[in-house]
Amino acid sequence: MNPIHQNRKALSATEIVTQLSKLNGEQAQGWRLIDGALEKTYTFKNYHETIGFVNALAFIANAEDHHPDLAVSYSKCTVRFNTHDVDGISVSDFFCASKADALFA
Ligand SMILES: C[C@H](O)[C@H](O)[C@H]1CNC2=NC(N)=NC(=O)C2=N1
Repeated sequence: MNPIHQNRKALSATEIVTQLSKLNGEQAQGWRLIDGALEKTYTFKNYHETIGFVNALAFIANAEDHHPDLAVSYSKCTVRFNTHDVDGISVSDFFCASKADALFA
């Protein structure tokens, strides 16, 4: 197995609730579990800023080999992470979600 994928064990419902409350801490909020994925919508001032975020997140996602589904409009980007390999949520999803928050900060 590629070592980058070793964190991709499915988390239990209890573990997901715990990790979600850590993710939605003092620094950032807005992550929810929707239809089996971690989801958050970011809002920007304009298209230029939205696409800047998308490009930066895509770069990080590719480096982590963990790619979010993205829905992009003029001033919003909805990000969805899940782990295909385990058909669920793993720590890789939480790790990449926190990286997305760091970009937005
Ligand atoms: C073969 C390839 O490395 C895997 O399919 C990777 C690619 N990107 C991925 N992205 C996400 N979000 N979940 C995965 O399980 C995943 N798996």
